[in-house]
Amino acid sequence: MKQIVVKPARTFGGAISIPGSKNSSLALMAAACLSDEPVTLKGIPKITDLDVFARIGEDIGLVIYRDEENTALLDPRGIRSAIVDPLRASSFRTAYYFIGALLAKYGKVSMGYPGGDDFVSRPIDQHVKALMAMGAKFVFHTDYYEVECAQLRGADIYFDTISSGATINAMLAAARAAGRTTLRQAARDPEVVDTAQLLVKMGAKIRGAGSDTITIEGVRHLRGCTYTAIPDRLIAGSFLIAAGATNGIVRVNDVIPEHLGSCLAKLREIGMDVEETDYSVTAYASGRLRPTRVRTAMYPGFPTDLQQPLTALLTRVPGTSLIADRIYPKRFQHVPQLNRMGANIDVRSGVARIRGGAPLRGTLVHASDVRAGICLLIAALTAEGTTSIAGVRHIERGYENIAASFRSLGADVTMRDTDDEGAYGFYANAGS
Ligand SMILES: CC(=O)N[C@H]1[C@@H](OP(=O)(O)OP(=O)(O)OC[C@H]2O[C@@H](n3ccc(=O)[nH]c3=O)[C@H](O)[C@@H]2O)O[C@H](CO)[C@@H](O)[C@@H]1O
Ligand SMILES: C=C(OP(=O)(O)O)C(=O)O
Repeated sequence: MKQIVVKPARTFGGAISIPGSKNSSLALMAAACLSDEPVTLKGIPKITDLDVFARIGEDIGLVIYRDEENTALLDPRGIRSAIVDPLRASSFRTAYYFIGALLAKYGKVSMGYPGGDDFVSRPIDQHVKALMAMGAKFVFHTDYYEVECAQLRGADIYFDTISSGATINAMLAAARAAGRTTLRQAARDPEVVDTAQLLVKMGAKIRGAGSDTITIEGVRHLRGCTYTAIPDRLIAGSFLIAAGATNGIVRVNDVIPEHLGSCLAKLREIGMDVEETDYSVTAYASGRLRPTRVRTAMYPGFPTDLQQPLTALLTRVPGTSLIADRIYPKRFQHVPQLNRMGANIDVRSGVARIRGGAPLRGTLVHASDVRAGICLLIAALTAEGTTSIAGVRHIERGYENIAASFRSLGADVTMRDTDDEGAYGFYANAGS
């Protein structure tokens, strides 16, 4: 069992280059399956979610070569089956992209239910609705479901709620469907735009990605190309938040500052100094920080994936801050763990009330999901004494070389292997 061991950061800061986005890479790899020729993707991070994707790919005949430079060559010409192992599918979130990517070509896909971070309720009804509108038939079994459609056809789809996953999945399915598909109340996330841009480079006809209405004219063939994933706005945001928590100065390089808009606005609002160039952002706190209110929303709103890291920063800010997560009202598993470290936070009806300023102390805590892990790591940098963070496998779903990247900014963070299952089990539940 791995643990991340964190000692207080006496000084924290420096410059760090941000890798390609996890959430984009997962969609881009799926999009590559739609091609009739090999596709080369650059900026694909070495994270466990992508390892699972690659294993599923191998199972179905997708050939993938990855190199040390984070380039992945995907050759979909050998795909011979669209039956995805249910266990593999349920060990991450986006196996459902294989439906959008394989249905047009293979007519039938068998798939396990999605995993990913567990915020209690993560429905896929909007994926089902969009694919059904295009002619797909679903049969749900206990551990897997089957989707069938001899010929997907374009449709006018009005999403009931804004979903980045459902928007991407529908776009994948529509790229080779017969006729025109219109997606209304579509997600505007950078990862949606990134996927559309790859598909367009492959020869798809897509207009409007980045707005709430996307139109796709289905085409019969898609070609190979070379494409680079956008930088990970969530990793970048986490490092900038860590700067605020530790009184450090951090510059994130190779980012698209526009993608971080709501995060940078919030950091400025609490009193941090934020400087932007075309490809970098520098953040630091030169004075006293102020408490704030945060309400998560779909892009361009404040991302749910950054509310947990921000909670760690707000425990350092004297006064009362409020965080409401409207996207995942139960995404607060990090709170009991922060309270174990001495924080004063209560959660009621999807709103965390953080009474900041109390000193934190290191202890053994458990990361229940990827961003909870980063939240605890940031908190640990500010705590007295040593913190051990269990649940590292969740963090590794989204962060490459997590300990080394924080070390490169001067933090004392190491990865330790322990087989102490008993202690792990006890502390995982304590305080919750
Ligand atoms: C791999 C990936 O890209 N993961 C991101 C993606 O997840 P994911 O794509 O799963 O999240 P969605 O954008 O679909 O979810 C947004 C909201 O829509 C709801 N919903 C979604 C689909 C559906 O069929 N029905 C429905 O009601 C969800 O419960 C949630 O409240 O966006 C989330 C919200 O920004 C992020 O936290 C995840 O990091
Ligand atoms: C929720 C996340 O990931 P996933 O959707 O893959 O579970 C995340 O990256 O914060």
